[in-house]
Amino acid sequence: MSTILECKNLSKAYGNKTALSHIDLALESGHIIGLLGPNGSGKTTLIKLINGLLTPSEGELYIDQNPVGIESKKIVSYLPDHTYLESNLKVREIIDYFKDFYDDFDEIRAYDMLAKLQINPSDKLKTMSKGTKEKVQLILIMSRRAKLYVLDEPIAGVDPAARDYILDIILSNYDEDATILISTHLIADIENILDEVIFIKNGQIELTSSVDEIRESQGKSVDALFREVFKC
Ligand SMILES: Nc1ncnc2c1ncn2[C@@H]1O[C@H](COP(=O)(O)OP(=O)(O)OP(=O)(O)O)[C@@H](O)[C@H]1O
Repeated sequence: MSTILECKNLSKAYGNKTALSHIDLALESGHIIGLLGPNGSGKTTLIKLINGLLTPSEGELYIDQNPVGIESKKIVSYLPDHTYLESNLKVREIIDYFKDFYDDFDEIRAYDMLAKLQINPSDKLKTMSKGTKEKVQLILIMSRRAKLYVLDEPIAGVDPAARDYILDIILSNYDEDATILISTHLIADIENILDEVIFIKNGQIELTSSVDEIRESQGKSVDALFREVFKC
C-alpha cells in the first residue's frame, strides 16, 4: 500500500477568511474515505485544492508523490458538487468526449453502469431529472480507471431507494487498489461502504479514524459520532 495523498501544513484563505488551517494528512491507497464536516468546515476547499482549482496559501499537497499539476490530474477523477455537462448533449456524445479527453476512460464500464441503472444513452441530459443527471455524471467519473476518485456530494440529489444501488454499482466497478474520497452529509447512507473517516471542523482535522475503530472503541455508528462531535 502507498500514500496516494499527502497534505503538509496545508492552509487556504480567501482574503482574510481562513478556510483550511495547517492541515497534515496522509491517505493510504486502497481505501474508501469519508470527508465529513458541517457546512463551511472546508471540505470543498480541500477538494478543490486536490484538483488544482485553488492554490494553497501555505503548505504542500502531493498526489501519488507528485505536486498538483498535469501528472496528478491524469490520475484523479473528480466529481464536483455541481453539474457542468452540456445539457443539450446525449449521454453517448458525452461518453465520446470523455473517451477523447481521458486515456483511462473505460467505455464498456460506462455503458454497463448506464444499463444497470436503466439510463438510455440516447437521451439528452436536458430531458432528465436532476437525480438522473447526477447518476450520469457519477457514472462518467467512476468509469475512469483512476488512482484517486474525489467525489463532492455524489448522491445528494438521488432518491434514498436508489442510493444503496448506486453505491453498490460504484463499489463493484472500482479497482481495489484505487482510493475514493467522498464528501457527504448523508453519512448514514454511505457509512457502510466507508473504510476510514476524516472529520473536519473550522478548517482543521478533528479526527481521522477507521470506521471499525469508531464502532469498536466508541460503540456507535459514524453518523451517531458525527452528531455528537458536531452538535450545535
Ligand atoms: N470563494 C470564497 N470566498 C470567500 N470565502 C469562501 C469562498 N469559498 C468558501 N469560502 C468560505 O470558506 C469556508 C469553507 O467553505 P467550504 O465551501 O470549503 O466548506 P464545506 O465544508 O464544503 O461546506 P458545505 O458543507 O456547506 O458545502 C466557509 O467559511 C466559506 O464561507
